[in-house]
This record gives sequence, C-alpha cells and structure tokens, in this order.
Amino acid sequence: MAPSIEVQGLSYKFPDGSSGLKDIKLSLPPGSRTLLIGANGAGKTTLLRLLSGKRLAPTDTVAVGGVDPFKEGLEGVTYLGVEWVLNSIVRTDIDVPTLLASVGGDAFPERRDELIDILDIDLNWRMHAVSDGERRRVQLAMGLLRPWQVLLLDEITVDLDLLSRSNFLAFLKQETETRACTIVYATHILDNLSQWPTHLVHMHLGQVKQAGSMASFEQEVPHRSAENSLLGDLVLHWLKQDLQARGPRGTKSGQGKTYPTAEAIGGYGLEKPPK
Ligand SMILES: Nc1ncnc2c1ncn2[C@@H]1O[C@H](COP(=O)(O)OP(=O)(O)OP(=O)(O)O)[C@@H](O)[C@H]1O
Repeated sequence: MAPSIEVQGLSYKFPDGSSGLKDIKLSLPPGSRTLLIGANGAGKTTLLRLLSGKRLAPTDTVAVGGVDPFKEGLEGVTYLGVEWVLNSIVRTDIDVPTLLASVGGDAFPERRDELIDILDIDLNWRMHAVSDGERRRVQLAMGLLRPWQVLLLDEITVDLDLLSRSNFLAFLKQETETRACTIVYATHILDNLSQWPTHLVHMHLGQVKQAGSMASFEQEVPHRSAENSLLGDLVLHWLKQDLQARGPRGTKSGQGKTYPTAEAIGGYGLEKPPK
C-alpha cells in the first residue's frame, strides 16, 4: 500500500530562534498527489525538509508511511529540492549513461529507458555542454530512477520547456495510478496542473491555512477569469488574501533602515556610479 503522510501539531524553529512552522496538521492519504501552495516564504520548503527527515521534527509530529522519517531514515522517500539541483557533478565533463549508472540505473533498466524517453534525453550529451533545461531533465531522470514510495518535490521544473514539463507531470500521475506511491509537490507554476492534484495544501506564514481534496475547494473561487484554470484562479485568490493579511513588508522592524553607500558595496564587484 502507498504511504500516507500524517502531521500532528508540528512547530519548528530555525537555529536562529525564528519561527519556521506553527502547529501544522495534515493528513494526506496513500496514493495522493498534493500541491503545496503558498507565497514566497510561506514555509513550503521548510515543511518538505521536515517531511523528508532532512531536519529534525519534534517527536511524534511527523509520520510518513507510519514512521518518523528522521528516526528511520526512510529508504523510499525521495526529496528533490534546491540543494540537490545545485550538486556540481552534473556540471562536469561526464556523459549521461555514466551519470545514470552512478545512481543505480542498471538495476532499473526499464524505468531508466522510460525516463530517458519521457524526458527526451540525448544519451550523447556531455553534462558540461548542455543547456540548463537539458541538465535539469537529466537530473530529474537521476532523481526519479529509483522507484520511490514518497516523492517530495520542491519546485525544480522551472527550466523545463512546456512539453517536457507536461510529460514529466503525466509521468508522475501515472506513477501514483500504477504503483503504491504518494507525491507532495511545492510549485508556483500551475501550467498543465489543473487536472493533476488530488489534494491542495495552502500555507501562509508558516501555517496551513487550508488543506483538503481538490473537490472540497471547487466552490471557493469567488471570481473566474478568462486567463486561468479554476486552480489558477483559486491560487490567485489565496495569494491576494495572504498579501492583504500580511500587509506591506518592513513597516515596523524595517523602519529607519538605511541603504549602504555605493562605496560600501564596491567589494562585491558592483560598478561604481559615475562621479
Ligand atoms: N535557515 C533559516 N533561518 C531563519 N529563517 C529562515 C531560514 N530558512 C528560511 N527561513 C525563513 O523561513 C520562511 C519560510 O521559508 P521557506 O523556504 O520554507 O519558504 P517557501 O514557502 O519555500 O518559499 P519559496 O516559495 O520562496 O521557495 C521565510 O520567511 C524564510 O526567510
């Protein structure tokens, strides 16, 4: 059976003492595909890192497939986020077959070949001489190669062209429909996603504001626009509400802040203004 994701009363503080998450409660069923929605800084990455076990959550607050991911170091949990994208190996003069073999491609030859096909990867590419989007496709193939049970995806499809991203999303959907697995995906890009999620989680300032099945949100959109899908209009509506609730940035703690002089920032290689 696919793993469920259960979060109960999860609060998290960063090492500097600032609050990251406040009293998160979530129940994502086995086999679900959840979109994690929220403005920049809402806490999506922080939550995904805790779910993946990369950060220590307080005891008994997170259960993935019934176990604490930090304590058990779950085999079947794949977290693909920014640090993973920045891994320097994919910028060296190395070929695609070697890279895929290095992450166990030979153990899953059918899956490897399917990913190569879906992500439209050329096996003759050398990784120091590919475009950003081509590199990202190879990285996705590497990250998805081992058949995970839980995939935690922090927006890493920004460089993909529309067709590659659409194929990639269709592949993920097919995964949850054909084998026991569960996906949580944090994204700002809603293209090709209107029929994709089974569940939505809306975060704001480190809290979950709404969570539920797609069907439970159908009545929530006050205005439909000609440009967006229902999902797009719903997310826009949420983000506008969040901005209103938060208010403009820096009105209190930022008061009286001064900007550094041009001389002071010269050390960063910025051009000095003409005298
Ligand atoms: N190490 C840290 N120490 C203190 N504060 C942090 C740290 N990392 C992140 N934050 C703050 O926590 C908040 C949530 O950050 P997080 O990266 O989880 O947001 P996000 O929803 O993923 O945003 P985005 O959509 O921009 O990726 C932000 O306000 C951020 O400034």
